[in-house]
Amino acid sequence: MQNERLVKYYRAQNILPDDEWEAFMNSMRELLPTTFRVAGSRQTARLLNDTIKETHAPHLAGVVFEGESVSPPTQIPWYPDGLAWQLNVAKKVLRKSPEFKKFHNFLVGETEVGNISRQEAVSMLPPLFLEVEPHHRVIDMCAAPGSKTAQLLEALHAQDTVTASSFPTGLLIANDSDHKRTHMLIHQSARLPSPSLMVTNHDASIYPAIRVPSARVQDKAGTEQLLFDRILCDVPCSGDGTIRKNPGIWKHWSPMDGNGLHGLQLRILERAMRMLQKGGRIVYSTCSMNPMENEAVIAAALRLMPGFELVDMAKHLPGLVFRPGLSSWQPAVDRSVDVSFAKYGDYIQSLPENKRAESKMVESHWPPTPAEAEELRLNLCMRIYPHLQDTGGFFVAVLQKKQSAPGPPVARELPEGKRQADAVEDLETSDGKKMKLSDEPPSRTGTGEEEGAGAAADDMPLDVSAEQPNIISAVAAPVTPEPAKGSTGKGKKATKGADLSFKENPFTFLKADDPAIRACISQLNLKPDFPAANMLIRNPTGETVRSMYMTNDIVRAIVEHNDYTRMRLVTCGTKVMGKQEGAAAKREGAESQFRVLSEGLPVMLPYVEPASILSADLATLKVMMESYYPVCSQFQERFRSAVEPKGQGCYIVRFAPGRLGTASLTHDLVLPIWKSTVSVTLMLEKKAKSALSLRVFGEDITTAAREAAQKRRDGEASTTEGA
Ligand SMILES: C[S@@+](CC[C@H](N)C(=O)[O-])C[C@H]1O[C@@H](n2cnc3c(N)ncnc32)[C@H](O)[C@@H]1O
Repeated sequence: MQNERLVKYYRAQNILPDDEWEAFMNSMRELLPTTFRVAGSRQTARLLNDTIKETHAPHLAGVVFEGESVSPPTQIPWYPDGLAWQLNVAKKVLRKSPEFKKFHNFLVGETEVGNISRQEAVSMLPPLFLEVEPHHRVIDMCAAPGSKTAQLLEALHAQDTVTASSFPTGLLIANDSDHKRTHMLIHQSARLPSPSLMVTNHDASIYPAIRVPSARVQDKAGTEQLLFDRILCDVPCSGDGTIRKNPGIWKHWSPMDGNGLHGLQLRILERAMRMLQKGGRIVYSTCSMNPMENEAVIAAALRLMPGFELVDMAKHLPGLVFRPGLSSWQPAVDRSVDVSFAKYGDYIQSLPENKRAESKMVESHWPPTPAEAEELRLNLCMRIYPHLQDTGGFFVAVLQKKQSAPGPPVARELPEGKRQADAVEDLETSDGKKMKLSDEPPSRTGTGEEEGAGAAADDMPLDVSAEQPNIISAVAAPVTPEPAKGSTGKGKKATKGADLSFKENPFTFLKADDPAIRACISQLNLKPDFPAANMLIRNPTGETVRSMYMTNDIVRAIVEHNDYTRMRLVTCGTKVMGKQEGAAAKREGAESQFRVLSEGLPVMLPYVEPASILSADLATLKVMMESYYPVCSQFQERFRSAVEPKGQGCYIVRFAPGRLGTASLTHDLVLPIWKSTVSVTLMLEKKAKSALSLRVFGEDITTAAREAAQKRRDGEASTTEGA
């Protein structure tokens, strides 16, 4: 854990006063504590958090392991509502101390079902600074694997109850340039199903303009560019702030990593600034301590885009310890960190003339003058160092677009061949302030994450504005709106501007009178205000074959007014209904039917007529947990008489809070069941069933757990026999 270049470089940047240096270096060499966040919508999270606070934490206080006392988990002081925790315990203790082992099993189970998110403490900051509200239009530009996306979704869903999801009017687009990693986003977001979510796969620095219907008609199609209220730029970075978690960085660290990423980071931030609404907010963050990736990017962006300012967030999270942003720094122009130049001009002059054009260093790597740094208020950026509160290193800056910023985009006469979206871009750019950005393609050095960016940029149907030679900007292709269906499926010709290399299935909105929708409405007894027109399916033919997704109005409008291939839309909305293809339906030999999915139920529940929801108690839940297909006669009279006369199909059951021996249910629980001729199946995935059982019954009483235990016993018996 030594690297002379790293020490020399950061010493030269004056990131800390001399008397803190030793503590800083020592802390970088220590293992990072485990931190986690209680996830999910507010009400649900608070319930689980109370269990940790009132049951687990007190139980772990005073534990002694191998003669030494072990600290219980503690709440991270600055995280709102005490929903984040820190645990400084060696792995050995987690494995061997009976008290901690039990807590560890609890954490693992709840993490698997998405109620707990293992996340670095500092990584929880950017979404908190974004202050997302349910009506906001939000984009997370570099989102995968999605821990911050999950926090943003939670904020959008702040009004959810324990059993029912709200229908936020806002929007969250989670984007990543790496196609494989966008699937991590889908997995992550399944934990908080949302009709407001879209996942796209673009190079964020050339994110295309999205069209939405407008009351202030902007073009012939009656649309205008969607501008966002909140944007998160958690950009790809060299990641030296994660050195405690990734000690390999000690060996390979080089100042050139940060230098190489500066251009891409600036382009991503600049693109975000162009997509922001007046009064809107951008959070820019990296897990790097290098000013090239941090203040240098912010300074260049502020110079480039008038009408933005840094926001003072110092008092936003009481208890958070940080240092102000740097106002000056010293770029290293090669790996050795031996040579430095006070000004970009001096550096360029030092190069042979034929090498100047190839230089990877650009003017924006160099610091502004002291007066300009003060004017830009770079000190409002926030730097977090490992020794300050036992975390990783981190950088975060909050930018706001002033109400007085140039724009808004207005309709005007356009020269032949020039599209309206170009005009929007032009209006928002101050030609006088344009500066030279890096001409190089997105860097492929550093974390390796930016490789995806290069690939995306290569195959993007781009429009590069002629007036902006160094600034790549993506603009809207004129897409014909499809008011009736909004689908690009069902054998339609590709829309102009379509990206034919994009291979995801199209999105087809179902007609409100589609037979499948009508069947769902009648089976679940959905209310008249059920937004049937917002249900979509995904397959090449546009047939209702497998799953149905629910979206909110803004997501629907976007899908209807934009070519999904050009948007590179990977998924949107949330899966709510699925065709019943399991054993239960097959055994009946009957025609297949749709059922509400357990993960989609919170979204559907507000539309279900309460009278059609079956009531049950803990004893009923126990029977459903202990057997895969309990027959109706196994239930107590009240539930049996309600369920027995029902025909085959999907039903919803509300389990009321109560106690049964040592088991207790503290709040309403609503779950889907499948009723066959004689039996009932609880439609809950195996792991979710086990986690629920642990929470309610204090042990895993599910059939799967019993079978696994039996298998283990059989295995042990045959080993003994063999011996
Ligand atoms: C620091 S990680 C983001 C972590 C994420 N925000 C989270 O909290 O889970 C950076 C991400 O940026 C993606 N990326 C790299 N270059 C990109 C680009 N040009 N456009 C969009 N995403 C990019 C990488 O694939 C990577 O997933």
